Amino acid sequence: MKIFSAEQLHEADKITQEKQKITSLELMERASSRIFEEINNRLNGAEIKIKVFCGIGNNGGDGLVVARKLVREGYHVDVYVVNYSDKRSEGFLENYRTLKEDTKNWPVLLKSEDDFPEIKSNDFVIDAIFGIGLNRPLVEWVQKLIVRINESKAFKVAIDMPSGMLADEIIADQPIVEANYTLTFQAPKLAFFLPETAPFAGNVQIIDIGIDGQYLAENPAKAILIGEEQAASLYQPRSKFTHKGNYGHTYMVGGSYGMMGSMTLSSKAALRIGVGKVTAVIPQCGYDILQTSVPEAMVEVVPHDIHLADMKLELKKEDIVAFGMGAGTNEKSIELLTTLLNQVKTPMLIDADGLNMLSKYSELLELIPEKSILTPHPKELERLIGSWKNDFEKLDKVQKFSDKYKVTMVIKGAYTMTVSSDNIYINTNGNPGMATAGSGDVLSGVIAGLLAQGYDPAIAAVFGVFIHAKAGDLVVADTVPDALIASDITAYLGKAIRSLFEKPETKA
Ligand SMILES: NC(=O)C1=CN([C@@H]2O[C@H](COP(=O)(O)OP(=O)(O)OC[C@H]3O[C@@H](n4cnc5c(N)ncnc54)[C@H](OP(=O)(O)O)[C@@H]3O)[C@@H](O)[C@H]2O)[C@@H](O)CC1
Ligand SMILES: [K+]
Repeated sequence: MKIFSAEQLHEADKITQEKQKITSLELMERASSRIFEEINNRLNGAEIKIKVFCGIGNNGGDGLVVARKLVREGYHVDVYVVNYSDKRSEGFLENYRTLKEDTKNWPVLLKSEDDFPEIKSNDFVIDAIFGIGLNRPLVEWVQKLIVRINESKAFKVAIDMPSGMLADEIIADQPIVEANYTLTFQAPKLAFFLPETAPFAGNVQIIDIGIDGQYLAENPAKAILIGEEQAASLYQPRSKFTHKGNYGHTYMVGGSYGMMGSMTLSSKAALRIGVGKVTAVIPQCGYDILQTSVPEAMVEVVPHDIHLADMKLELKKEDIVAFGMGAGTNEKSIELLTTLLNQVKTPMLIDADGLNMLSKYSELLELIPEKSILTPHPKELERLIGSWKNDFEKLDKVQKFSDKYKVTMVIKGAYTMTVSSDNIYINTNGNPGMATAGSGDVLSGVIAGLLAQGYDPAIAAVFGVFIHAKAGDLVVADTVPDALIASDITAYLGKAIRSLFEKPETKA
């Protein structure tokens, strides 16, 4: 599913009106009716006090339409107009008039802190103060209103966006409504998925309001949400008349004394995702460990007992190299990375200590084969690209880095993002149980295994991230997040792929 910018959504709004020959008011009525239906279905006639806070733009107009419909349905509704400016939109003015005429419900005008109503914890708040039009810092009293709404602990539903949040940037130190639910029009917004802003949106539900399909299909997205359907379309099934040579060979290079688990986990995950052959390239101390715990893998040892050291690998031109899992940053290991970067022409996967080596010796960055995949966690990312002011700046810096070095970046987090030049792919599955040692090693194995099977690198990253997270979700469905360990994820990789093609059970 595509994520559009606020600017694009404003444009889509206009094009829809032109093409469908409807007025802005009619589109607002259609959109807000859907919001009303959702809220009415949830409340189901409950004897609850509803407080609707409306701005004076079109988001406020939506709030007024919803309020009118709730009053007509017999709910107890108080409407407050947050009078932050004199520039009222037509949609606001018209619906303000209709609300008063049709329902005799007179909104209360809020102009300063003195006008704030008491908000009780058992009130139901609808936030229609600002939507995608917010573009600058809020005046102080409106900030205080948002703080008051949040402090009330009332249940809060935001229309389109929680007020105070911007779709495509962040205003520092500005309060944002902490919504329990956000009912958002047509397409999710980027801010719903970034760590700093995502918690304010609560549960996000997308409301289809019939925005022009051609616009949505043809315009480039700011980012793309990866769901089951897309993931299923990326999967490359095996055909019958093939042998292990058709599924690639991946060299997993890493490990050091005390860190050999990283290599067993990543090697096993590569095999489990279907690669034809795995060779683990490790220090000598890991020989028995690897041969015993992953008998399906071949092992080559480097000329050192406890850490990596320089050597020449006999690689075929299509072989894939994944480097860094549990490697440590010993100087000798860096020599091996340098040799490999000079030797390998296929896209590599570089993880963990491999990334730390690249940060320490930035001249190595120029040697990374095109289309390689880098999989940093937040600290490794910071070492690579420097610090960032906020999440939007982080994404921007990652895109520039990806462009400059022609690499795909997998930014790990609650919503892992894969950035490949102009494209951002957002993964929303997975669970907090996966924040556990070795989970990243499994991901490296999965992505390297897919790369070796011929997946395009960006797709190997996007599909790998999805399947890894899906496997984690299936593990947790059988247990609790706390109990998940990394090897469970590997064990569930097959089920995760199968789940993409299982039809939901239909009731007889
Ligand atoms: N997309 C769609 O298809 C549909 C969208 N719809 C709805 O329209 C909403 C967008 O409406 P909107 O453009 O009127 O903006 P909104 O958020 O109400 O803000 C109002 C105005 O406030 C201003 N302003 C900005 N910052 C400010 C500040 N700090 N302090 C003071 N003023 C500030 C700024 O105007 P400016 O002063 O910059 O000219 C802005 O225009 C959208 O979220 C959805 O709910 C649906 O009805 C139908 C289909
Ligand atoms: K809002």
